[in-house]
Amino acid sequence: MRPGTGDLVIAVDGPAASGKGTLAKRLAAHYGLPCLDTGLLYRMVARAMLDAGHDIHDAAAAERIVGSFDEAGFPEERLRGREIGEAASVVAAMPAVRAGLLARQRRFAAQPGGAVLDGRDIGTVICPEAPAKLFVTATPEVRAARRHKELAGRGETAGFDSILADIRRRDARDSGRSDAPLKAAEDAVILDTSALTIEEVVAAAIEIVERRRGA
Ligand SMILES: Nc1ncnc2c1ncn2[C@@H]1O[C@H](COP(=O)(O)OP(=O)(O)OP(=O)(O)O)[C@@H](O)[C@H]1O
Ligand SMILES: Nc1ccn([C@@H]2O[C@H](COP(=O)(O)O)[C@@H](O)[C@H]2O)c(=O)n1
Repeated sequence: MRPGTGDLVIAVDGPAASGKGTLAKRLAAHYGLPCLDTGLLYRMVARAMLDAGHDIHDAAAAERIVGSFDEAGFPEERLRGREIGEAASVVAAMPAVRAGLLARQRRFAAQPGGAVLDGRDIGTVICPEAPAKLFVTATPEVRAARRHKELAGRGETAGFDSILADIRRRDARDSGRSDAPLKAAEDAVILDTSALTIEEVVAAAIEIVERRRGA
């Protein structure tokens, strides 16, 4: 299923805690489009693996789970913890898991009018024809500081250094896998948000989308 001509599909990719989810939601609100955080799908597979007592590296079990899991069974608060992010990046490196999640992401992107999707491979694999692609990034230290603040706000105690180590490990796994690695599409605009507020990022992104729409 491919989006129709004239539909506004916005692909927002980037590494962990870069702010891509925040930006995707703001762009969706601005343009009145539905928004999909595709990381949640990988987190659901990881959650289902752990709930069922499987070793997170068991690719055969992950393939069975991705073929049968029900998105409705996973409230977001069970998906947002640090360990689930790590476990999600392990299952996300399995080609059968990626293949099993592909069609639902493409269906979402093909809604009439368009959609905003954020993840790691939206511009490269899920929606290679999206008219607007953003690759949101920031230094590992800035991302760790943002995540540290976010976790503290939720009452999760985690030291800055261990969050930074998590982020570096996840970046390495996501960028180094052979299937759909984390990388900017050739036609993506790279938005380094290290020194930008959320409002500045949103304004810059809208400017980029408008330029691309007019192109
Ligand atoms: N430009 C910014 N300046 C300061 N804080 C920001 C900025 N952008 C996002 N944040 C904050 O950083 C944290 C991480 O942002 P967000 O969840 O959007 O990142 P993400 O890339 O979607 O993360 P992940 O992929 O790991 O889920 C949030 O608490 C968010 O409010
Ligand atoms: N399109 C995507 C989205 C996510 N992943 C993997 O899931 C992990 C968790 O994602 P978050 O965005 O919720 O942090 C992430 O580390 C990736 O391994 C992916 O591969 N492709």
